[in-house]
Amino acid sequence: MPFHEDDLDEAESTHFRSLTAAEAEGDERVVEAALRPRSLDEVVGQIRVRDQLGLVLEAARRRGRAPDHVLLSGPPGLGKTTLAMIIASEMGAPMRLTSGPAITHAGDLAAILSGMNEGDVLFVDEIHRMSRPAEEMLYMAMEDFRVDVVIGKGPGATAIPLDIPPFTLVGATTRAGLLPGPLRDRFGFTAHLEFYEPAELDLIVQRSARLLDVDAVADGTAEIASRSRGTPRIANRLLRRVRDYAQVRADGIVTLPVARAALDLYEVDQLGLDRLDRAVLDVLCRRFGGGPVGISTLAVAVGEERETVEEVAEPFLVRNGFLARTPRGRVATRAAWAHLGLAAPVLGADADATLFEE
Ligand SMILES: Nc1ncnc2c1ncn2[C@@H]1O[C@H](COP(=O)(O)OP(=O)(O)OP(=O)(O)O)[C@@H](O)[C@H]1O
Ligand SMILES: [Mg+2]
Repeated sequence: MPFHEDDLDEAESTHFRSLTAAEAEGDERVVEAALRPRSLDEVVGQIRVRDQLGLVLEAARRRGRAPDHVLLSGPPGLGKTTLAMIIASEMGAPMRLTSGPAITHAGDLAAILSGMNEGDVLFVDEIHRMSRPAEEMLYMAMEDFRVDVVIGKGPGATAIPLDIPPFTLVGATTRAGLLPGPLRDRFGFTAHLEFYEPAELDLIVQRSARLLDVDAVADGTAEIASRSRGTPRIANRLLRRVRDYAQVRADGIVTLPVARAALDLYEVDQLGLDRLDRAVLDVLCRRFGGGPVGISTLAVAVGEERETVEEVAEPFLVRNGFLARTPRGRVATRAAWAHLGLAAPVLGADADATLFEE
């Protein structure tokens, strides 16, 4: 199924559905869609990206043309899908939604592209997971707004060129490093989303609390923000879990003690490390003496997919100085040992230097 238009329709229409109803049904996706900022002005943080993107869109609007293709990269939950939807809505353009894994054949992509109208936004999520032939078709579509549709098989096959109206491709990836150079080069603007600062996450939690009608005091939202591992999606999720706790075990108000008690219960530690983050560090330190260890070995040891460890846990641990990538593998930093309450191994000055260097 090359199109996920259903998803889009649902995401759009649910915005107008009652949040409480969605909440009652426990539908996370619906709640997430409802909490999404709808315009660049509503986006919290990512100031540079917002500025740059705002300029790209404004310039395109003034020229009356579709904006350049945009690549959004960064760890999960930082706002890639949100920004893609905002690009379409700021341009007043319809958005088509698909994803790399959904495009298994070049024909799938040709079908999508041939149905596009001028100025449409095509959002390809997980663009790094597209098949090679589709990728090559996309190169031509991005650059020349043209694809070659191959009809028939074998020696009788003919390629029929097909013009596509100028459109804007918005690609999202958690792994910009996996994108082939020719694809990366065809994006006119690349935004790399960074983890959010606690103060920014606090604003996001406050905004979501308002939308969800949750009574929260300042140090309560700040506590949730500081434990959200730099990620808006996690901040919103933790807010809902703390809200549950406040309603069941307290008087419904999200205060500092309530937030602390709830987050302890859900095993989110003071620095926001969740169970997987801690498992990675734990295995690295206790089983492998701090490393270096290859990422695959590490993934097997914690019982997770390699991709999950690499795309979800690692960026956060590296960014926060718990994990370092070296040519020989991942190593635990002093901060990791300290966070686990373990004594870092005494290996002598030389070994220590290599073990702890970036
Ligand atoms: N800058 C922001 N300001 C406010 N809320 C945000 C922001 N970025 C993301 N969010 C919230 O976080 C949620 C997750 O964001 P989004 O779905 O855009 O992440 P993503 O980068 O596409 O993640 P994935 O890689 O898993 O697809 C959204 O529902 C939205 O409510
Ligand atoms: Mg997304």
